[in-house]
Amino acid sequence: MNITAAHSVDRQKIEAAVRMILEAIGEDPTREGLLETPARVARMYEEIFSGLHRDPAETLSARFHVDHNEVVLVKDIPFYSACEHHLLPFFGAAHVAYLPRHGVVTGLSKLARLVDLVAKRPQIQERMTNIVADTLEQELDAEGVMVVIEAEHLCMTMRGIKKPGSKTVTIASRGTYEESSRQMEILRLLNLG
Ligand SMILES: Nc1nc2c(ncn2[C@@H]2O[C@H](COP(=O)(O)OP(=O)(O)OP(=O)(O)O)[C@@H](O)[C@H]2O)c(=O)[nH]1
Ligand SMILES: [Zn+2]
Repeated sequence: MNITAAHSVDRQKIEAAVRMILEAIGEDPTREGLLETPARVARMYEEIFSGLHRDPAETLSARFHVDHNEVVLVKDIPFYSACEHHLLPFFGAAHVAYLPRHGVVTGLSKLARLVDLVAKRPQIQERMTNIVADTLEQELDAEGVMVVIEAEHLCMTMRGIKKPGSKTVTIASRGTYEESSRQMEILRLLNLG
């Protein structure tokens, strides 16, 4: 993907499109309650898709050296994203684990920043899980990485098949966590094993 600062949301285009959608569903975009809606939606899209043209690696700015070569796991990181098929939210929790190489670790908050940035894109859950794992593996040169994401998809709950409460779990493992015995350690820590 071409990552440049020049990419920003075209608010005018979103506003025009929202007006068209309102008309298409039989609404009157000139009625008082809807007058500001296109501009609000444009500002909202700018916020919820703000991760689209940013490099996830930028979130892992902090690097420390510690005498620690055991797993680091930050679990229950809440996130909100949008499914690329329906543009409806999917949301839940991400659990991010890595095994440092030569004691190279990053700041704990940076793992949550990474999840946040990647979440703010239209996408599918599998890709989000993979991008978080690949970024950590590459940037920290970690021995192993395992990312588990649990989410509810509104496109499966409020419409379509309508299965409220159903959860989708995706896993991406790299390096040592490709071994099932190592994966089990993490799944046990998450009470999923
Ligand atoms: N693999 C995957 N599928 C997703 C994700 N988010 C939504 N989907 C699915 O994308 C599929 C799109 O299917 P389509 O048949 O093209 O669209 P649709 O007619 O709206 O499908 P239904 O949701 O079954 O009504 C659906 O099965 C969704 O459940 C995701 O993160 N990962
Ligand atoms: Zn969807």
